[in-house]
Amino acid sequence: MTSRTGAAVTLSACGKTFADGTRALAPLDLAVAAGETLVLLGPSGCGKTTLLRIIAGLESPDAGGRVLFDGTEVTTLPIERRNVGMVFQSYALFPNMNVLENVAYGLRVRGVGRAERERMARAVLEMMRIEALAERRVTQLSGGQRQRVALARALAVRPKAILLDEPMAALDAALREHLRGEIDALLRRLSITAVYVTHDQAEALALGDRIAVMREGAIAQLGTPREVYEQPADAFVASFVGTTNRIEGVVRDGRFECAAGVMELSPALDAPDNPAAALLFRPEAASLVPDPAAGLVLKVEQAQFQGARQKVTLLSPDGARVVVETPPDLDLAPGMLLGLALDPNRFSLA
Ligand SMILES: Nc1ncnc2c1ncn2[C@@H]1O[C@H](COP(=O)(O)OP(=O)(O)OP(=O)(O)O)[C@@H](O)[C@H]1O
Repeated sequence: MTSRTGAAVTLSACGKTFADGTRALAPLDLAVAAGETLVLLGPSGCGKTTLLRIIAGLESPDAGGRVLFDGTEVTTLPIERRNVGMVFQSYALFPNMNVLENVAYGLRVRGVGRAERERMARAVLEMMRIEALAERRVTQLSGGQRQRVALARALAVRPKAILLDEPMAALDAALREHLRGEIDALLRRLSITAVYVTHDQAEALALGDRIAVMREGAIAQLGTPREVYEQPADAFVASFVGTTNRIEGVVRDGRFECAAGVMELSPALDAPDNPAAALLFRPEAASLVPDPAAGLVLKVEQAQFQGARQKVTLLSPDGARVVVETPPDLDLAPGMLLGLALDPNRFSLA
């Protein structure tokens, strides 16, 4: 199979209020570049699936909303005329057909002759390294194999875009991680436009060229994984993407004071006095100092060795929990007191 490029997908003022009055999406604009993988990430009910269905043509946007593929309006075209491939959480394969027939199905519907559709379906199976499964019934496949077949079926019709709705939600964690790498490599190799819905932030960070973090029917932030992680637009994005530690306290005379102690703030920060401040930082932005004499002192609750690093959960005297990721060389035990040293460029005050 030769490589190909997908279509640019543009949404303009696409909102959705369902017949029962539920407002799933506020009118929004979104441009997915040709060949790009855009991940829609957000909590349950935030409108991810609705947005995907509008792109697919399974749902129409409210009046005024427009969908364009490569600049051509497709707003009123039904799904079968948009040439998109879809992959869902449930495999939706035909149990009465074997793998090859499943993958060739979309080609059959499009009137491609038997020999040609078999050749094309086999080429996709080969590309995904599952050609050995061609004659198997789908009921004889594992979950991971079924999901590969579902992906092969979506790709076989050479779609302009592939739309994936939590395709790995039903798989176990190890398989998900493995398949994630495969899907990533495949989408890149094909330069196909992909929109991928998930509520799994690790999946989003690994797969997306860009991530749209959604909240209550709107896009809270749109950016590269690095932008969204390192410069979250607000506290919601920060807490939804990655772990964010939060220590409550006060800022007084250029110092942050809390139940765990006192931290000097750099004069460059010019932090104003604040009676209800919070210190926010990522687990990897702090290091742990044995035998603390001053500063912020926390008690080890749990240290989890993870090979290349360890994940340490610490308790502040007021009960707040803090997670720190450090190199594995510190020998830690529950109950130990440690100092918390923050990288001056990698924390913020709220
Ligand atoms: N056909 C419908 N009629 C009425 N409300 C609907 C319909 N479909 C979805 N909704 C509502 O619209 C909102 C957004 O739903 P949507 O399925 O897009 O969310 P989601 O982010 O994909 O959630 P999840 O991760 O749980 O799948 C929800 O409040 C949902 O209940």
